[in-house]
Amino acid sequence: MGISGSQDNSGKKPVVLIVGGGYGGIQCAKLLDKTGQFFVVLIDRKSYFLHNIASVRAVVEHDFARKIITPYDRLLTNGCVVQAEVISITDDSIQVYGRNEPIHFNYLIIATGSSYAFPGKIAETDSSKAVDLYNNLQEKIQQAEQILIIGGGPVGIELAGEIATDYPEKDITIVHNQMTLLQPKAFQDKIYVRLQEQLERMKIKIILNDGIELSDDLLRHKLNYVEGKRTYITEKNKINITADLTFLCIGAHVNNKSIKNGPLISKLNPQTGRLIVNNYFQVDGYENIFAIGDICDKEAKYGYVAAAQAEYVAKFLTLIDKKKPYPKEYQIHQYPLILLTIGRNGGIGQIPNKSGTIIGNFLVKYIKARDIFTSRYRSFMNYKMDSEIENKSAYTNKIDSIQSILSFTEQDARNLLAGLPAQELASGQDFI
Ligand SMILES: Cc1cc2nc3c(=O)[nH]c(=O)nc-3n(C[C@H](O)[C@H](O)[C@H](O)COP(=O)(O)OP(=O)(O)OC[C@H]3O[C@@H](n4cnc5c(N)ncnc54)[C@H](O)[C@@H]3O)c2cc1C
Repeated sequence: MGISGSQDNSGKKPVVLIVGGGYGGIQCAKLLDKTGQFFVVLIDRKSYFLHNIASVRAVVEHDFARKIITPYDRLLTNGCVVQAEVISITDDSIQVYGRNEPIHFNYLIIATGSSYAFPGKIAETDSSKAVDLYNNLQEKIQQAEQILIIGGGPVGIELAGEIATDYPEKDITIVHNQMTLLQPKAFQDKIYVRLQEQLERMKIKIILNDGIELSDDLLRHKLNYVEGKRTYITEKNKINITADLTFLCIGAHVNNKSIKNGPLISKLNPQTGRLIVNNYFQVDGYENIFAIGDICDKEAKYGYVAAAQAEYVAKFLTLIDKKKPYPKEYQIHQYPLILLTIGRNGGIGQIPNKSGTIIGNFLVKYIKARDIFTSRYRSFMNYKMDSEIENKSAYTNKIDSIQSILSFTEQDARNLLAGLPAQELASGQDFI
């Protein structure tokens, strides 16, 4: 069990335990730590924060993994970060692997998130081994001629886009069991058409409304990629696909094992496996136990949503701990947002305004595709980028809110588009 930061709570401040140092956990921990009102303990099984949103870049750019894997040790000033696997959670304490005594809390924030097949997320807990795994995969991609991506959601699309941008000669196929890429009807109709056109211009083959049978053999790799030449036959149209490398981009698995080992099991939604929370993110029936991000049964599952919920809970806790009245309930994001990178040069997106403005390569590159927010996350974790790619303006900006990194409001769009007529934005004009 590794510990970084202060272990001194002699001032007997209320202890806030945060389980899970993903997008929600680090945001909540940093904000609460800064108040000085609590003793914050962030627990994660990994020794580092994985900026997994940029993991797709780490499979094509050598050592990019070093930039998305950042130790937790500089995150907190007053509290501490503990590297340990939480194995069970009770009403007033948690139990970690390798330690007999429970760790007690006054407040608990469960932010255990979700797992995803490598390279989207990674199970490795040691940072240098994790970097090696990304670099090894990069070599395998270099050697592969034919690549199959099962699943045409955001992760499958972004992965295909990165590989096709850096290796235009590779034969890449996406198989997706829906009528359109992504989730049909979640966004404006035109995004699906433009997205598909953009990918096909890069010679990525797209097979829709068909699937690859997820055999036991494939599911053995459900948290990894599949190596070695294989031939697949699609389920409906019996299309033959040969691939040297196969990626499973078929969705996330909720990290709820530690919750199942205790009384909170009854608070899991049986359909989704996620914790049921009220509009303050309090777990059903509890005042001092919260759940945010991918583990909670509220809102869409995105990093920027986890961060918004974390920010809300941090504010909420500072108030209720001082016995102040409950604040206004959390407002769910009203309009959908998607920013899909298709390699380092651009992509497509829909910004969260009423008209669902579609944006294209220029803006997506400017906002996200250049480094997929990586320098800003390094800065958030109080680390610099490697010297050769140092971008002073990016990390000298003090960023205390992941919301400000990830969320993209209509006002941001207006600022960004200053110079373009604002009335066109409001009237639904797209910027492709
Ligand atoms: C490839 C990819 C690209 C994505 N792109 C975007 C994007 O562009 N924009 C966006 O907003 N979202 C994106 N997402 C979704 C986003 O990554 C998730 O919504 C986000 O990770 C959820 O954050 P979280 O804080 O809830 O949990 P997570 O980020 O999943 O973090 C959970 C943490 O809890 C730890 N943990 C879990 N269980 C335990 C335990 N028992 N003991 C100790 N520690 C534990 C884990 O190690 C992990 O660090 C993407 C996802 C993937 C896979």
